[in-house]
Amino acid sequence: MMSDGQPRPSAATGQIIVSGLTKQYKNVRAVDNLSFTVEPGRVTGFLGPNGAGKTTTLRMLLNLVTPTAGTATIGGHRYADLTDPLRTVGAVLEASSAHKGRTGINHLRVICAAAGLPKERADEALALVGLSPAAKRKFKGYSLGMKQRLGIAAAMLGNPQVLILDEPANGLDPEGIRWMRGFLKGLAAEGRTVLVSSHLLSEMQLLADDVVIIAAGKLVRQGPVEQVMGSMTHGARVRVRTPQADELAAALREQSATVDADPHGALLVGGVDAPTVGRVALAAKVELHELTTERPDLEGVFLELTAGKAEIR
Ligand SMILES: Nc1ncnc2c1ncn2[C@@H]1O[C@H](COP(=O)(O)OP(=O)(O)OP(=O)(O)O)[C@@H](O)[C@H]1O
Repeated sequence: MMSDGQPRPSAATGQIIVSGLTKQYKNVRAVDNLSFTVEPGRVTGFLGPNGAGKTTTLRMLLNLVTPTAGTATIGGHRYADLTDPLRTVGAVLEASSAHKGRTGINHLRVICAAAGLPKERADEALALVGLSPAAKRKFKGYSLGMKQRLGIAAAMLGNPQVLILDEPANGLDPEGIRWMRGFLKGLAAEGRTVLVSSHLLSEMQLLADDVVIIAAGKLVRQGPVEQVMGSMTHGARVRVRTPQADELAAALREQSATVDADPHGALLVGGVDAPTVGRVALAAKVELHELTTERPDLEGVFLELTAGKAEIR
């Protein structure tokens, strides 16, 4: 509790609060009065087209760039004021770089020594990311995926409550992406705060619980993935296959539904839900061969929400 009697999140809760955050470079307002929160125990996808201001925001959060205005706090504290930053926040901002001739394990041991962490943490962190078999191989022989894992191992050395990753899926093959997804979901399930930036919306749909969408430095939308998708103007459509397409289309249009034909002969019905389509079909004695609800994917949501704001700056 603070002296004014208001409860205040401790660093251990790991809630991230970005408030009125702004960064003005000479000619570019990279981040523009941005406010959002990131909750512990969830994976939050930080989404935006190229140049939207994601990296600048994350760098301000980690005290690597000084904001022009506004604040960013982790568990109620600015990064610069954290008493033990490595044990509070782990960050992976770009693919890990390390001394080429150094082995993976030695790279981590050097960081442990510099940070005052016990050297056993190097072995533990390497095991955590599945790199133990390559512990004694030199960094220059690591694949991009192995370098990404080593970067994550380095971020995990202090066993932090909060993990922040900038475009971690960049350059990974499908197996690497699958591994990353499972790993980050596992950290969130342990109650940690996981903030991941990406422009790969399809990936975020599989990974994120919440999304924060920005474009041109400004907040476009934030909320649970499902809710953001549900807020789409075009909503879900129902896909129907029937040998009596004309009859069903006529019956549905009487219910004010919109009906389009897809190239494969199915009907795409908007404005009514699947049970309604089923009831209308039954009443019209129309035989159904397929009845599926098609949800808009995040890619479509994203394009719609950021349209016109994603100009190259
Ligand atoms: N140091 C800098 N000086 C001037 N402009 C900058 C600087 N850093 C970033 N910018 C500009 O700020 C804007 C936001 O850049 P930022 O890298 O934060 O976006 P991003 O969302 O991370 O994009 P990307 O996905 O392409 O990395 C861009 O227009 C960029 O050119």
